[in-house]
Amino acid sequence: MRLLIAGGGTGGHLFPGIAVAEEFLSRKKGNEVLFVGTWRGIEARVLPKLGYRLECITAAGIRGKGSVARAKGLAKFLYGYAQSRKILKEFKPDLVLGVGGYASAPALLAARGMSIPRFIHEQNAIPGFTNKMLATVAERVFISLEESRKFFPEERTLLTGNPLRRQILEQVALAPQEERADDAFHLLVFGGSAGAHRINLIMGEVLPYLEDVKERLRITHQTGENDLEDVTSVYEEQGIAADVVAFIDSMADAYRWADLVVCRAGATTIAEITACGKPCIFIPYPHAVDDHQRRNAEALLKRGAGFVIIEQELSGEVLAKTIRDLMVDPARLKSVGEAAQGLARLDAAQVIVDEMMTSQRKEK
Ligand SMILES: CC(=O)N[C@H]1[C@@H](OP(=O)(O)OP(=O)(O)OC[C@H]2O[C@@H](n3ccc(=O)[nH]c3=O)[C@H](O)[C@@H]2O)O[C@H](CO)[C@@H](O)[C@@H]1O
Repeated sequence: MRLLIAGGGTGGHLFPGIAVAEEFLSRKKGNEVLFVGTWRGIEARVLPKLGYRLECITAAGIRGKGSVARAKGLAKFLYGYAQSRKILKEFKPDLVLGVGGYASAPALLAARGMSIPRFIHEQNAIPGFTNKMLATVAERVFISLEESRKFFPEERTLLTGNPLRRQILEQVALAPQEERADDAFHLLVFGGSAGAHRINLIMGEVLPYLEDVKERLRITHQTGENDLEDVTSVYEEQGIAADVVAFIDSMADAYRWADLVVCRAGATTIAEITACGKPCIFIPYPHAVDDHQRRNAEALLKRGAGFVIIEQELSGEVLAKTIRDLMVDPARLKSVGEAAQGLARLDAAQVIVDEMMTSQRKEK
């Protein structure tokens, strides 16, 4: 069988798609997957390294901006639609899955025009414009969180959770890490798939407040492409042991290594943090559509499964105090990690592949 996965742009959209691809390929030798995305999306950097086939199309948003930008967006959309039809004709997929992001719209609409079974997956509690629109042409809408059900047609919507990549599931299956022989405290700082400038800046203000515990601290800090050099210098100046990188390829290893995580509250990040049972201080991105990151994080906070500092209340001192309090309270870290793990859903990719294959058989 052949599955086409369309969309991406950010890791939060792409990585659940990779998780579904892994599951689909594991079902039967000879199964094939093709991704459709854009050159400027994260997919163009990540997928070739993993050995997946990717076709790039032209795609852009057509909502909200001025009339000239909208007209340009529409022209790009129509071009992307034509490109998608050509790709569908050549690859002849049995199934098409949209994972959100601009490229999913032309591909899903082209699949509809050619009567190919099509599906979408929504990662967030509040769906983006593309998925709300595509829900009208999708046979099934897979959702990660109950909260988003109300935005989609009831009879076609199925709660599956957010699919997790093999590397994460394998880390979940490992025995718990043995107690560390030394007194080191491992802090993982990352800002979602592109890094987060505000988190990069704030760590420079946090470090002076942690001067007296710096011998214990080991930090891995993912910055994104832009701030790598500046952040590296900050740690060097403060004399704190840190591994500063633009992007982490193996997030599973990074989660396993960490005693505590500081990060944004994107939907896929949250799915991974809960699966790995990691205590986490979330700093939600305040400009996400409808403030959905704050809602994501607060859902965990309410259940004692994470800590939240909103940006209006964020300062070096506040974040340093939260980290320091947790460094000396392993029991609290453990209980918050366990509460997070209690919220995890691990079978999303399996359920999605099962559902897509069942729908496809019914169609035949
Ligand atoms: C600013 C913004 O609007 N962000 C959105 C975007 O975030 P973003 O793309 O940051 O997505 P998430 O935080 O949900 O997921 C990040 C993903 O990138 C991976 N990762 C991250 C860093 C790294 O170095 N290596 C790596 O592999 C993580 O393991 C995770 O799989 O899409 C998410 C899912 O639609 C939304 O919930 C977020 O609100």
